[in-house]
Amino acid sequence: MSNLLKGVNLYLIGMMGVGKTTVGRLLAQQLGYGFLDTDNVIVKAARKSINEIFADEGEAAFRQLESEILAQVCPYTKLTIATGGGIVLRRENWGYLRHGLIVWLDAPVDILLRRLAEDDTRPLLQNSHPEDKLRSLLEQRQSLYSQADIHITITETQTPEEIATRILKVIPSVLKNQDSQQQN
Ligand SMILES: Nc1ncnc2c1ncn2[C@@H]1O[C@H](COP(=O)(O)OP(=O)(O)O)[C@@H](O)[C@H]1O
Ligand SMILES: O=C(O)C1=C[C@@H](OP(=O)(O)O)[C@@H](O)[C@H](O)C1
Ligand SMILES: [Mg+2]
Repeated sequence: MSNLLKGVNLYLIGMMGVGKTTVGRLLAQQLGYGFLDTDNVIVKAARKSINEIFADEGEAAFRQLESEILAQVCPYTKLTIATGGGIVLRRENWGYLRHGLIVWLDAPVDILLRRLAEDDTRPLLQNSHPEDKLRSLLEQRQSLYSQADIHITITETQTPEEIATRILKVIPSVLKNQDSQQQN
């Protein structure tokens, strides 16, 4: 499979809690790729948590850091990159994402809510109506996520390993389509 990909990066996009970080790490292992998580890179560079960055500098500053990280990793190859859920919001980010294959992990809000119920590391959900917030974010972002090359619908019981295997299975057909489009 990594031969087929020829080093092309994989970018995982989708709502927070869907499993981008978890599945991305597994995919990288299976492909013999490096793994990066844009949130982790930001936390290391800023020496602050995502919550602290949002609180001290605001969401706009976080989005700026996110774009800068994406620009910096984009020239490298053989990477699986788990992005933050809001990476799709900035038009300039798509120019970077399009260098690789973009995989949308898509789960209904009730699954996301259950997975994030005990989690206090997502600043956008630190309010009394996380369900409403997730629904409005999904509504705002759905048409952007749908621009991905690969759409994977997540169900409650599928393990991260099973999801990684599903992604690896569909990659060849997407690459074939892209090759034939380039020839036309
Ligand atoms: N397929 C899965 N089944 C059950 N729990 C999962 C699955 N994928 C991720 N999780 C859990 O859901 C939470 C959010 O996962 P994470 O990978 O951080 O998502 P994201 O990076 O998309 O926000 C974590 O607690 C993780 O262990
Ligand atoms: O959806 C979002 O706007 C965000 C998602 C988070 O990453 P995950 O999608 O990995 O949770 C993180 O980047 C930040 O809290 C903002
Ligand atoms: Mg993540």
